[in-house]
Amino acid sequence: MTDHDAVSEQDPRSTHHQSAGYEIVDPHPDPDEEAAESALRPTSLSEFEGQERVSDQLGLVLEAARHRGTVPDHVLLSGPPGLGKTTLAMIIAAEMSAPLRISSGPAIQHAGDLAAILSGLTEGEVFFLDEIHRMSRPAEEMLYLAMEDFRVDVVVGKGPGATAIPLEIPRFTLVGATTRAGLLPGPLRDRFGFTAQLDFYHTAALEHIVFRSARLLGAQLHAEGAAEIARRSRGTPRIANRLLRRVRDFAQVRADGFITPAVAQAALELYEVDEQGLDRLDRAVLQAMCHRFGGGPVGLSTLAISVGEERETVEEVAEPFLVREGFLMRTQRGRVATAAAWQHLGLAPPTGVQGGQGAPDLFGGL
Ligand SMILES: Nc1ncnc2c1ncn2[C@@H]1O[C@H](COP(=O)(O)OP(=O)(O)OP(=O)(O)O)[C@@H](O)[C@H]1O
Repeated sequence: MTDHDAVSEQDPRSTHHQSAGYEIVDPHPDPDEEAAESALRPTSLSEFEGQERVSDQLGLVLEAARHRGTVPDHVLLSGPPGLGKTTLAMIIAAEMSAPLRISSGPAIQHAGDLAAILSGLTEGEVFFLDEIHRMSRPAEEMLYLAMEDFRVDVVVGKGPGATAIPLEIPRFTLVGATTRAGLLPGPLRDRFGFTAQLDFYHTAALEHIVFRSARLLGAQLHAEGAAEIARRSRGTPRIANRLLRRVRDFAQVRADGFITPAVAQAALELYEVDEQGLDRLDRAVLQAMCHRFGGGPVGLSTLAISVGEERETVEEVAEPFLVREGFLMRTQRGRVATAAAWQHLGLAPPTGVQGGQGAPDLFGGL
């Protein structure tokens, strides 16, 4: 990054998911690995792998703004954790040679918190607001005006004598990030000029990411070793980089430093990540479903207790992946193991059990 100055208001990452211990395939950030992560972040759109459509469209928005000498439209990025939303916000600032300010929805509980940040911005600054769906309602209303008119109304006094004093703020670009686009109120969504939904990455893009990271880490990596890591990364760059770092440890301590397919396999076996990217928790969920509950339906809380994990960890870490890979279905009556789940555990599915790879999620809200 060039003349790029990132100011963090408060650590925007929520860590409640880590409460039950270190999960190597948890897509949420681990606060201890922030330094390792930031060393691997691409700093320009040309280095940003995958998400070609988003990258192309965003590139155009930024180039047009540069041509016109204006600040780019506000950008909303949505998608699961670890897919590159923070990275893209940093890239937008770098590509515009603009400073970057970082904050998060949970850190902005009062409109005054937001007014303080907005009035301190400089012309053209990029303001990255992570977890934007968790901002308080009064702050959200202040943000509408700021996004549209580059103005905030500061309320002075209380009760009937209170007056709103309009305060001009510099033109800025808001980059909002959310894992739950559906939770954003329509009026807020409508104020973004560019909205992008990030998808899980294909294995080929993850292989490129693993290669690039290996180069930056100075790790020697065989092409098949990269493929092995990419295949088990759940479509998520954060997990790909984390697995790479663990495999590199293994290669240095238990082998000659070179990450061959055999070294990658042995390391991932040690960390209990199987060929399809399932880890200890994923398998515990499937085992509980099939061994204890006859394949379901079973409620989320019961399932969480039976694997000794927090409900949130099962719901936000294990379940989205198991549903996406067709091992689990969410139905109105509870979670149900598919035929693929039984087969993955080496068991014959009971008669009548359906589903497998690509099985539908029948009840997303459960
Ligand atoms: N397209 C990409 N190319 C290369 N590396 C990437 C890409 N996307 C993400 N990464 C890497 O993955 C890690 C996680 O990315 P990032 O922090 O941007 O995710 P995020 O979507 O903001 O996650 P969260 O919502 O949890 O904050 C970073 O270390 C980054 O280097």
